[in-house]
Amino acid sequence: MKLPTIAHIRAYSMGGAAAKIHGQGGGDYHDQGKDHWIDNHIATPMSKYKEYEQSRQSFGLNVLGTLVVEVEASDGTTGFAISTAGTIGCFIVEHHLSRFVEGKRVDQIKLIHDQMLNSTLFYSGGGGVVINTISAVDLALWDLYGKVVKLPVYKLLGGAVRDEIHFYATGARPDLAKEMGFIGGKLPTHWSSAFGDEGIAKDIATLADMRERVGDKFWLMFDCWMSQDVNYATKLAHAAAPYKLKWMEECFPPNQIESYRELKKNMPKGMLMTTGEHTGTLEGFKELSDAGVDILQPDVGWCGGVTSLCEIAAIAKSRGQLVVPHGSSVYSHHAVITFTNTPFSEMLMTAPKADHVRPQFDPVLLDEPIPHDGIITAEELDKPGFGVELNRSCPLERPFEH
Ligand SMILES: C[C@H](O)[C@H](O)[C@@H](O)[C@@H](O)C(=O)O
Ligand SMILES: [Mg+2]
Repeated sequence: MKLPTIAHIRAYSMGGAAAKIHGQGGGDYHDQGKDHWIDNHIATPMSKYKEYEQSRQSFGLNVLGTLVVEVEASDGTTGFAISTAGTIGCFIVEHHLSRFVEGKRVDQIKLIHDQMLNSTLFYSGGGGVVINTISAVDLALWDLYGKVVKLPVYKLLGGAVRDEIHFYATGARPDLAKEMGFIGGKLPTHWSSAFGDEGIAKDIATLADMRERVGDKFWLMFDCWMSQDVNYATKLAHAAAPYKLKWMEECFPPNQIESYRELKKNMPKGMLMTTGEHTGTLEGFKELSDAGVDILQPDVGWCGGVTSLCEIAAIAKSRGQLVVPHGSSVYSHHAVITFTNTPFSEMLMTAPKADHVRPQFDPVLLDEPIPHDGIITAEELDKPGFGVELNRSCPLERPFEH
């Protein structure tokens, strides 16, 4: 089969600080409207400042906005993907990464990926918005390749190792998640180390209440969003053990490897330590794995795309660790269904009250599959590429052209 080349790459943004419309969600799923559980006094490294304690949007969690990358092949087929990078991402795609993409054959994804990573090392700092942008390009390329050869991405990656993906839900209402068929519920912590023992008591009270509502067997986890120090995390973990907390997630910032190593030593037996959603390099994941993280949680839209995610999964596998990506919808589903070390996956509840399942990247993707009774089947993924289309009725802007 003679494969086409990539003729054009284009980058669009939606929302973020540079836009007029906010609260839409999309690739920047933290950019939700008012009264959303995801912005209601969640513990962060900024919680120690009174003025930034209540809302993550107040310190700029939603400044970036959605980045949409579209790639068009010489035969007219198009592929696309989204991430969190907005206008900055558009600049990087149009003025820098485009040179590595246009003119290559649609199957030359690994070569493009390597060139993107190495050519941006001098300003990527090994992660952050540059890697989010590279991820979106990588994902768009996989989508295009799948659409050209008319195969779902998971088949290009070697095929499914299971028929279904089972999900846990992240949100404020694990009790409702249980009724919706999920296998567990991950609660954000609302108090950080800045609040000491009082903070621990308050988060434990919420956990105890949820345990009472969901019964003994349903999984409950804490997502601590980089808001703790080792002593606080250790105390919280021990206080949570009687309520059968399954794991403590992202207690520290991504590069505090020694803190993770220390916490692992201090944790109650059987409780898991997880992290990874804000790590953007292979080396970073290797260090987390070395530190004894039980579940690596890369975000496929922030870690270098599917190409990097497969490499990270291999690092975890070499140690008998799991890789359970940070919720990222189809971009994650097509990869994890091919991984032997991903027995379950995350669904991030983007409904304001976490009381029903709303597609994670709503409204930017059309046909975005959602779990029913906590499950998405391989069959549901059986469409070319990632199986979704771009919702062109969204207010997309193309700020730069090349
Ligand atoms: C709920 C958390 O604070 C974050 O909003 C979420 O993105 C995350 O960390 C997760 O693991 O889903
Ligand atoms: Mg998390």
